[in-house]
Amino acid sequence: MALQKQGLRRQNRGINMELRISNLSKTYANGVVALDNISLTIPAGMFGLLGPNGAGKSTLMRTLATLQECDAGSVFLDDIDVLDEKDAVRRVLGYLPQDFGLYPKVTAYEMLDHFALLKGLSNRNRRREVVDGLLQQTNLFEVRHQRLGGFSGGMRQRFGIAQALLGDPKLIIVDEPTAGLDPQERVRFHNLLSDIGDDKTVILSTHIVSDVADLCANMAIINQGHLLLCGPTQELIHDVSDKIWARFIDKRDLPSFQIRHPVISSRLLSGRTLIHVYSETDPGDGFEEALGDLEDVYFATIAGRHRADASCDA
Ligand SMILES: Nc1ncnc2c1ncn2[C@@H]1O[C@H](COP(=O)(O)OP(=O)(O)OP(=O)(O)O)[C@@H](O)[C@H]1O
Repeated sequence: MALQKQGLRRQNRGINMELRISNLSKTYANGVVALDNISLTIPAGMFGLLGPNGAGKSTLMRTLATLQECDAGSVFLDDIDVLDEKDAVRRVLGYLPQDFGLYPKVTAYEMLDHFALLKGLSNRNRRREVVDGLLQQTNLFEVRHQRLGGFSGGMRQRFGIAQALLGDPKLIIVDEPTAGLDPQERVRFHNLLSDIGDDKTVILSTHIVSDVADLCANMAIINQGHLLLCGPTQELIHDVSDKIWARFIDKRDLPSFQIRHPVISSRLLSGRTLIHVYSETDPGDGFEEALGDLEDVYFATIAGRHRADASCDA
């Protein structure tokens, strides 16, 4: 029976893995409730976890990556009990944390070669093949003999992905990977992630809405430890598409508009203040219907205006 179960597990690990999170909670010693009864199913492909700073994203990512204990709940990656079978999870996991240190005087090749050795790739030729392949995949092959200390932010992040991909993981967790990248590097990083996402489960934790809009077929929004919304990204956008109204205002009038209307966002566009309101019906007052996008979904949800009909634990 045990052998049968192991065999089944091996088979399962050859295919994409679904992550089922049930009633996960975590309160830190200082009383901050970072995760409050989170239940969520994450299918294969690219999944975006969106929330403002302090929402609980890193706490959730670290818990899924077996680096932190929670207080209650369960997490299953197919048939692996993530909270209990940490070694089994680590064998199929690639993790790019929010902050990671690199040895500045070591070259990219040397560092990745070292990580590969730690991952158990003891055969030198095989290791070279894997390391070269990952450096090529992340577009770092040309700079492989440069010291990591001289890498730009984007190169560092791509190097982080290369190390996360060692061992051909089935589940990849990337925590806030594009913060601080210039637009060109962000596009490059997006392309890299989307190539990876084809045959793996990739969880992208971020507060940058466009990261999720560009990359993720499925997503969730969390805030203050609560799961607020989840589902297929395009469906969530479609749900708000006829409820968003826009108009330019004089920025001094913003407080009065906020009193009269459910304003979900205000931003400068070519030096003018554009506000969006969330309303099932025409709010009048000079507003025009706008084509709702993921930013509207996000701001309406965080503002407590918009809620999902469906539950997140499919
Ligand atoms: N070790 C800790 N001890 C106490 N409180 C913590 C600890 N780690 C995080 N917190 C608090 O828990 C809440 C969630 O933090 P977390 O880092 O998970 O959020 P986040 O969404 O990843 O935000 P950020 O993008 O700013 O990292 C925050 O209020 C944070 O201050």
